[in-house]
Amino acid sequence: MADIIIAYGEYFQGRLHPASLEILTPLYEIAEKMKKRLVLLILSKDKEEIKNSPDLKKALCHEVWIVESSEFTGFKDDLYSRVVTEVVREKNSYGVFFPSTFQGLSLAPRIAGLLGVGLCAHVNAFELGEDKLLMLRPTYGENIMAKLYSTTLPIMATIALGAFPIREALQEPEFKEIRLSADFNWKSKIRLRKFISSKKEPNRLSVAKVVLAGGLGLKKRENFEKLQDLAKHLEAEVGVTRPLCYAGWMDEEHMIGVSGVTVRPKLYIGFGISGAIQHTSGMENSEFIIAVNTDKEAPLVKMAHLSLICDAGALLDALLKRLRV
Ligand SMILES: Cc1cc2nc3c(=O)[nH]c(=O)nc-3n(C[C@H](O)[C@H](O)[C@H](O)COP(=O)(O)OP(=O)(O)OC[C@H]3O[C@@H](n4cnc5c(N)ncnc54)[C@H](O)[C@@H]3O)c2cc1C
Repeated sequence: MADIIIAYGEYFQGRLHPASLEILTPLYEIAEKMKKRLVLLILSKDKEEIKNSPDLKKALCHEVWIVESSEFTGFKDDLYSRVVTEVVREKNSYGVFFPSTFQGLSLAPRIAGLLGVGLCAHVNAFELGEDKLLMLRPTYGENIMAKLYSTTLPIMATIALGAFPIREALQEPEFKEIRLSADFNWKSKIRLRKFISSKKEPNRLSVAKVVLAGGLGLKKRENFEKLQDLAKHLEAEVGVTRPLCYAGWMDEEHMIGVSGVTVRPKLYIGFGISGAIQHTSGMENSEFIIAVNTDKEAPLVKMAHLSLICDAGALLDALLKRLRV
């Protein structure tokens, strides 16, 4: 019987991507209800590093499985997908789930192809029916939530970034080393000649405690730069609405909403954001919401805990002036 649920843990350059822990939150509940074991699967060149990771000692899963190989330097998607497929087949898994990180999005379709099963993308909620696991995701122009179920096993899905909060386990998971069969083909077609680290800061928007978000009401790029400046002072992360991504002011990884990242910070401040449903669905669980808008009828103003009816650019000037004194 397929009694294992596998969550893929993205471990890259000595760091576990926090989204790997986010996806454990719903999966653990599902595993407990279905009396299955939730496993976090990690591919690493150093198993001791994994065993000693403080984040993993608190991971909300029953077991952490480590496949160790010196081949796991850089990211070789052909090899990684064959390794995960081998583990999934060998262990007769009920489900395999991936965070929507760069590795997860690359591996999930490859593995679904190798296994010949369906894949549900960008899931942001689950429901456990009588005999089915339902996966919810926005569809039809992000206007409705579709409930999907898989007709093939293992069930496979990628889970939206930030859709679930990280929860810590009460007890340490069991760490196990998984060895592949002796005839496993470790060859990759990818030759890593040189690794150049991205200069971009890692995207921590989904786990940020304070989020400053900018919308079209900022009017000028110069005002958006002031918002970025204020974020540095407050150690906050910056998010945006879709029009700002389209204007090229920020990359799409920082778009908050149904087509982007879900945030749930302690404090969210929206500067010049109307509060369209496609945006608010990605921030409505923020603990304290402040809206800065010239229109007191704007939906975000109505949903906010505190609203400042004023020009967003002028407020940014005033705040920065105060912080610099
Ligand atoms: C399929 C689909 C998916 C989408 N997905 C997303 C998504 O994931 N995320 C997302 O954000 N959007 C998404 N959108 C777009 C979304 O519908 C809205 O168009 C978008 O969120 C609006 O962005 P905005 O609030 O910046 O702009 P607007 O709606 O134009 O709002 C600008 C606001 O600024 C205020 N304002 C004007 N001047 C000032 C000033 N001087 N100072 C302060 N405030 C001022 C205005 O009163 C207004 O409320 C999606 C749309 C579709 C169709």
